[in-house]
Amino acid sequence: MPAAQAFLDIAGAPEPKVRVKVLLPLPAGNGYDYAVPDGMIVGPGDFVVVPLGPRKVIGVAWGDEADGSVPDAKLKEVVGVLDAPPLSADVRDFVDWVAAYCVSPRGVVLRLVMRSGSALEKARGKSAFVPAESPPLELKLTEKRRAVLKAARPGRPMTAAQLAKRAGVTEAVVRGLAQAGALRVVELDPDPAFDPPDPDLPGRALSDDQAAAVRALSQKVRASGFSATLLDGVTGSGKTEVYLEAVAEALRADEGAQVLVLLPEIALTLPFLERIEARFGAPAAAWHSGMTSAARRRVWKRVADGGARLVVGARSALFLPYTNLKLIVVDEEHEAAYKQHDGVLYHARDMAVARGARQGFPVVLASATPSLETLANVEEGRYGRVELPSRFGPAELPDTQVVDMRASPPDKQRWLSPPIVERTTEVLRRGEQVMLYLNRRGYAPVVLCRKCGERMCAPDSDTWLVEHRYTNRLVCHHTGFSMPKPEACPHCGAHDSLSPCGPGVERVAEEAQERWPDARVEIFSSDTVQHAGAARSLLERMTAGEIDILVATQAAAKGHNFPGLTLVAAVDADLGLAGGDLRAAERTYQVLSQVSGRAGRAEKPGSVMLQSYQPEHPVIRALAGQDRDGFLAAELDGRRSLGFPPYGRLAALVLSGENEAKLMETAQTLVQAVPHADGVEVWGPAPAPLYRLRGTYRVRFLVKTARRVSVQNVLGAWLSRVKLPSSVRCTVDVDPYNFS
Ligand SMILES: Nc1ncnc2c1ncn2[C@@H]1O[C@H](COP(=O)(O)OP(=O)(O)OP(=O)(O)O)[C@@H](O)[C@H]1O
Ligand SMILES: [Zn+2]
Repeated sequence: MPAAQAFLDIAGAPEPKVRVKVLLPLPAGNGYDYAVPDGMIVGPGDFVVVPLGPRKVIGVAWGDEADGSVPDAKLKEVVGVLDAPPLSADVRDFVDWVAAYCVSPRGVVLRLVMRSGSALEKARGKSAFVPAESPPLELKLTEKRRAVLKAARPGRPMTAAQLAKRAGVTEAVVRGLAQAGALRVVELDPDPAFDPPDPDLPGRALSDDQAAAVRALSQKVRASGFSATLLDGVTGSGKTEVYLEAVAEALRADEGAQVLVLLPEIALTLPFLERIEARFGAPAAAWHSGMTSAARRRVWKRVADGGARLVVGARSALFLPYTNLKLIVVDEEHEAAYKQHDGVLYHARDMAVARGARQGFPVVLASATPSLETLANVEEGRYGRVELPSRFGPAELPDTQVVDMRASPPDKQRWLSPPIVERTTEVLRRGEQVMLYLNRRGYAPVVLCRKCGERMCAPDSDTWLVEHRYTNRLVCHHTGFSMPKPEACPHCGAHDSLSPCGPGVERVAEEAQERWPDARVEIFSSDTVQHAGAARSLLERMTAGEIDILVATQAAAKGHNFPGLTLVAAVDADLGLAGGDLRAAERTYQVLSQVSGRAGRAEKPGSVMLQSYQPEHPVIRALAGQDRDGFLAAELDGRRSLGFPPYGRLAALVLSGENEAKLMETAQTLVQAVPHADGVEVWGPAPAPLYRLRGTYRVRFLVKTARRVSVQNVLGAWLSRVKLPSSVRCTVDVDPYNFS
């Protein structure tokens, strides 16, 4: 004991308390000091229960030094340590990093990690039954009881329901036998570990290109240490086949290795999970927003204790508590769905790469239409590139034809042009399938009054209402507001005057059914396919050829293999080109190539038709000429000359509030405090395109900096100079994707 301390002790002063910094999954604060009571041991990463005001909350003992700002006398004590594996240093480091990058409080990022709150509670398993080792000597045996005893198996516990079903009796009979002592009750593990994937099951025979790509990726995996590699392959080239071999290599290299495969959307997961199971002989741990809380709890727990080695999930799977993550694959890396749009506004692809870089493991990004960000990284040598230049097997890429809608317009109140009608008729006659693609849900995007011209809007918002015929309602796609379609115009009172303008998928399906009355027409959109089961059944029918015409939004654009699909027609290829969005052209190009990529994936050749009013637009021209690289190079040049991402950094700062005057005043205060520095430009405030949403007004600033400048530091300095009133909310979006 140091001398000074000894002296204090003699003087009777209390020993300083042992402190720990605890981070709570809450927006406020950066972590608080707590006292560790005598006899309790709290290690870094331990989940602890601590008091917060009148409540008790679960937090994590963070590695930081306690800050000592609260005097001992006021320090509250840790209540207890949970019996769960500690959060690894890697995950804690990742939380810190994401928070700093996204200019977000650390607690909010920790909340992403702790989203499956129930995983930390003691779960009770279901009761199950096995034959008793020493059954009672005097047991009244009925026919039914005999059946149950015959069905029961030692070493294979079954629930009352399972056992009753096998024996063809009611559960009461099973329980009666347990009561009588002829069956023994055991508790099932509520969260069983996942069967380990077997990387050594034989994969498919690979083409030469595929085998070369597998060798290149496997080498990165074996090299251990960070690398980022773009797996750049045309649609249908077998990228999935290839990266699954890289996954196998990572699993093989380390018995405890965990691998994460990120997918942009849940609609993709079901067929994908079957593919995984076929390859590795065991299902992967799936993670997405549509899961039950029990399924969530199981995955979370098993990821935390290493009992889940292969995770397939949506973007939030990045925040599971891995203990030994060794590889991340980001499939369809260009997808905008990787960007989170509330809470912490992170981009899962970028965070995946950051995680690999910080923790020293490889990351594979797969796409047929890579993002400009990734391409720039490849060009500058930071990322590697592995290519698959052609489709697998005999399949060829579809040929693409642009229909100039000025020359071949559709009939009035119709949306399909004569060339598309003609080709569809031929294709259907051959017994093949057609996809009509239009990225617009509902029946009509706009509803107008024919008498007074009133356009139906959502109350308190600057958004138009979309007509849905399925439900016969008018729906706001931004706020979810909906109302029955009124009989009379709310503005002028005219009856039956509200008419739909323009097509949505429901209207195109209506036209298709009228034109081809014998065809089986179905709609694939988030309205018709609201849960994974519905998506699965629709995809299965399409694959089996039980649908002739699929009218689809973007939900069906990616990842699917429909062997009978030979014609893909984009009803409005120009949609998405309008609007001043930085990424409008890039995104339109990507989604149309993905949709086109659904055609002709098996033996029969496919074709693509794009209806366009501006066939000379660079995006449409690039699609028609299949000149992806030319288009992307031109886009990159454009971004470079303007200093936009990936050649500069961008962040949005959105102010919102219900009090418009206060909001404007705050915006002006921010203007006064705008940082002036070399390489920093600030634009705004400008009203957000949806200025009024649910009664809330929104204005935005855009901050653009040179690449060498940290946009986070600029934002931090700026915001620290201004005190925001409590009625105004401020959201920071680093690398914004959504400009609405
Ligand atoms: N080596 C192989 N042996 C057998 N079938 C293969 C092989 N490679 C690919 N395929 C088949 O070709 C089709 C396309 O493969 P896959 O889905 O992996 O391509 P992809 O490049 O991921 O496509 P997309 O980018 O369009 O989603 C699938 O039906 C797949 O089963
Ligand atoms: Zn009217």
